[in-house]
Amino acid sequence: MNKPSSVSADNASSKVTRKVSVAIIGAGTAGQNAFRQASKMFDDVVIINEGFWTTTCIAVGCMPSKLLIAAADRAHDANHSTEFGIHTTTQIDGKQVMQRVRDERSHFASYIKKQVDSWPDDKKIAGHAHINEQGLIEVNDELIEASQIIVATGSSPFIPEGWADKLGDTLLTSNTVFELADLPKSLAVIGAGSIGLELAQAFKRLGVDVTLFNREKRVAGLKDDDINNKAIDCLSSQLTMHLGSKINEVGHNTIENEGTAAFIDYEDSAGELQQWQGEYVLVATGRRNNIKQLGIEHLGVELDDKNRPKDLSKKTGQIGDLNVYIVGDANAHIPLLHVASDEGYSAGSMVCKNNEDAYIRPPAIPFSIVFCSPQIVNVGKSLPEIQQDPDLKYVVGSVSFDNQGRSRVMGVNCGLLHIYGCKKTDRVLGASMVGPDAEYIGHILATAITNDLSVKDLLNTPFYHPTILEGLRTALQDVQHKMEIPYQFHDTQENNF
Ligand SMILES: Cc1cc2nc3c(=O)[nH]c(=O)nc-3n(C[C@H](O)[C@H](O)[C@H](O)COP(=O)(O)OP(=O)(O)OC[C@H]3O[C@@H](n4cnc5c(N)ncnc54)[C@H](O)[C@@H]3O)c2cc1C
Ligand SMILES: NC(=O)c1ccc[n+]([C@@H]2O[C@H](COP(=O)([O-])OP(=O)(O)OC[C@H]3O[C@@H](n4cnc5c(N)ncnc54)[C@H](O)[C@@H]3O)[C@@H](O)[C@H]2O)c1
Repeated sequence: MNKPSSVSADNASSKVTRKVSVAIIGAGTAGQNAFRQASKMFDDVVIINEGFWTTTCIAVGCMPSKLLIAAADRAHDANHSTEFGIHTTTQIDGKQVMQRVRDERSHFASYIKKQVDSWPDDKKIAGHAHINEQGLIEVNDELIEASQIIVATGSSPFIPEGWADKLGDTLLTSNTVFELADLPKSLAVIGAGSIGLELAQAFKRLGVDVTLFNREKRVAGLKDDDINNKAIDCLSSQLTMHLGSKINEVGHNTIENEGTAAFIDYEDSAGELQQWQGEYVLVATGRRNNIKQLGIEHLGVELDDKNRPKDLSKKTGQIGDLNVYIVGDANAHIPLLHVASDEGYSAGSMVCKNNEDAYIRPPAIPFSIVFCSPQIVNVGKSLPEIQQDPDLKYVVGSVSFDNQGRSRVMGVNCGLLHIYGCKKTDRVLGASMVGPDAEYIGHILATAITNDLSVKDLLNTPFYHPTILEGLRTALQDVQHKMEIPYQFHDTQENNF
């Protein structure tokens, strides 16, 4: 196997403290999977990690956010039971809510810790890695020469320039918000992407006075205008949102006897100057891959203007024909947990000597879920992508969940699903949805696209009555009607509630 191209100038090699077959930088989900795979073949594998060894997902990502949402949903249900004739008085113990988030997080972290603890100490290095001009890895007082390098350094919250200083202790990010001892009284959330939406709604449901800002009139980056408008409609009944607003200034003031207050000066979507004041500002303006400062260019890797590696194999994370792999959030391709997991596994398999036999999972189709209520899901191709392809003749099958039987029974009847069907192939090209049970509907559509099932196949599958998933069937039938395909399915249950 050829070495990373720039490795091993003779004078540098003389100071090398270790020579290894594989070095993995970053021990999050991607890095840990890569380590497990590579260790099946090589004895001389090292994994280098800075900070916690429990993964972003467990420490500050997927899990604590979903734990907070779980508490928020309980509070919401309790506060909205009157329409069912159930009258309750809710008391939210903020300290207990935040403590449960951390306790459960520790529970998940303990599994990872057990695994990591079982790895030999000499294969784990705690420290910040940097790749020097010779392509050698500097970490603590070690200089490591690796035949193959897997970079799995993840991503970090992006904070617009100057905001950290201006907001001081009133600044929160997803890295710090779960450490709050108690629920704040008021909170501004900047950014209506997945992080901003999920956390803004959760804190609001837990009784915090929340205001959400986003520069576009869009939530969760939705690309289908009808779905975006519906999402705004469903969410705005529960959340104060300033979409299309421009933030001019952020800062904090110390008020005598009252402590510190944050402020945001902004121009609302009508161009009026406004000010928000409150306790904390949660900045959720995106994440950036941890790659720029790594010295990755010394391995012959080129980055584009968005710090994405050029020549990235989306299947294995390999960069061109270099012995360098960049996986998970670090490659800024699809910064989601299941993708980090698969990419780490694939790269770890590829570096093994028998990589011809390694099972490399095909890249997953695009699929994302935002766990706000109602949930937002995108699967497969987006509407603009389909519209830009002149060869694709498509129809949009639609169903509203505003009056859908089971959704109404459950009191969760706000939503819209669009399915983009291909006229030529009778296949689902993609879908976008806001609505109840979207996570399950999304999985069915992802299964259909991945396994090349036709709309007809899907409609030949039983849909139990009464379920929210019957809404999916209505949208599929709409696709079929619009395709004007001769086998048209006449459904006797069509108008059942
Ligand atoms: C609030 C939040 C909620 C999320 N919710 C979801 C969700 O519901 N579903 C979903 O699919 N995804 C979600 N994500 C995204 C998901 O968490 C990430 O895609 C995933 O954790 C990335 O894994 P990774 O292995 O690439 O990186 P990480 O797990 O971040 O691992 C990278 C590791 O590399 C280390 N490192 C970085 N630089 C160096 C260096 N120079 N030297 C040594 N070590 C270094 C880091 O300290 C870290 O330990 C969420 C993210 C956040 C922040
Ligand atoms: N459920 C999930 O799967 C889940 C949940 C959380 C995070 N994640 C992952 O984390 C990634 C990062 O999430 P995110 O929400 O931080 O980023 P994002 O890029 O999805 O959203 C950032 C939002 O902030 C807005 N914004 C940026 N700068 C702004 C400014 N100056 N003023 C006002 N608005 C501004 C953008 O317009 C955008 O809407 C996601 O892409 C996703 O991959 C996934």
